[in-house]
Amino acid sequence: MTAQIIDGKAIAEQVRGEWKKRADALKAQGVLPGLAVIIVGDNPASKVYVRNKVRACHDVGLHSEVHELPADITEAMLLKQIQDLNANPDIHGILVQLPLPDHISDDKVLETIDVEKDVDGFHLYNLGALVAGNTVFPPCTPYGVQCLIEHTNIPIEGQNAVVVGRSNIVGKPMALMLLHKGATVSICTSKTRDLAFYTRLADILVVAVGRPGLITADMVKEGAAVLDVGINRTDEGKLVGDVDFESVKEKAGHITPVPGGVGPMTISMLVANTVLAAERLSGLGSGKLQDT
Ligand SMILES: NC(=O)C1=CN([C@@H]2O[C@H](COP(=O)(O)OP(=O)(O)OC[C@H]3O[C@@H](n4cnc5c(N)ncnc54)[C@H](OP(=O)(O)O)[C@@H]3O)[C@@H](O)[C@H]2O)C=CC1
Ligand SMILES: Nc1nc(=O)c2c([nH]1)NC[C@@H]1CN(c3ccc(C(=O)N[C@@H](CCC(=O)O)C(=O)O)cc3)C=[N+]21
Repeated sequence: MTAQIIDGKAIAEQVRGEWKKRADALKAQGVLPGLAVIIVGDNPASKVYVRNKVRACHDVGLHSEVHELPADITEAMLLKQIQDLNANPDIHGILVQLPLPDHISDDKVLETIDVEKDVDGFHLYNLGALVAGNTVFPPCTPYGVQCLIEHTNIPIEGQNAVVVGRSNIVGKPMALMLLHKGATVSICTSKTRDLAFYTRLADILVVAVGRPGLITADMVKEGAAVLDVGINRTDEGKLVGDVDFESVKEKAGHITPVPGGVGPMTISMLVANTVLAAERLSGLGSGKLQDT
């Protein structure tokens, strides 16, 4: 079997177009949705992602601003910057790019962001809402994966889903979203004794680890949907995922490429959450993810 390649870039553009309509409706009523991105230090990969985020906001006609802060900024000064953005009526979404330098507590930073402006969905309140099944701002990457699955008409209910990776930003929320959609979910980690045993059970396999070539064809069930979240740069400067794309595409039913798979969807979901935040804060529009 040769897999259908899921065109994340095209689906991400389509999703962006739908949210542009909602942004335009807000703008017609005098509300310009605004996103503030804070980036601490100069990690080159983070800069690329932030640039992509700003470009996407621009494409949809949103306001965006980037606050570049030095790596040695104190935690107190960073928190003050977030509080100022919390109080700024022109800003509806706040995103602090991770990872942060070691002397700054991720938890403290994420808890300082106003829950109503938490477009990453990383605040404990929003994570709690996700656990309870009434999400306000779904974390962008796993929500992007869910949308790719749904756009491709891959069934979730009753299917075996396996998520490799248990981070708070990808693996854990991904597993919860699939659980809410009725999948039977397993979560694998670096401690899993026989990773291939689990991955071979998967009708839907989501991989978010950060290790190139981790998933090979022998670990994949014939016809499975394989969603590769991993982003790794090889020594030659090439961008690759966690899945051995060339071999796995001969066995899977569907597969996402890297680049051009999950990454562009993450960015579209950030646009979506920013428009959603602007709707909620202004009391205009539906304020709901799905407004149909
Ligand atoms: N496309 C996109 O939009 C995004 C891509 N990414 C990419 O996704 C990848 C994962 O990111 P993130 O979740 O933040 O990473 P983390 O480093 O926070 O988590 C990695 C997870 O992988 C697990 N793991 C490590 N080695 C293995 C192994 N051999 N077998 C099974 N599990 C293993 C770890 O297990 P344990 O907990 O036991 O240590 C951990 O749970 C990265 O490549 C990142 O760049 C991230 C965010 C967005
Ligand atoms: N607070 C926070 N929120 C995040 O959402 C967040 C974060 N921190 N830290 C880092 C990760 C990583 N991440 C990506 C976003 C876009 C691409 C992306 O656009 N990828 C393109 C290619 C990009 C390239 O050329 O390097 C693609 O896969 O096609 C990738 C990765 C968001 N993250």
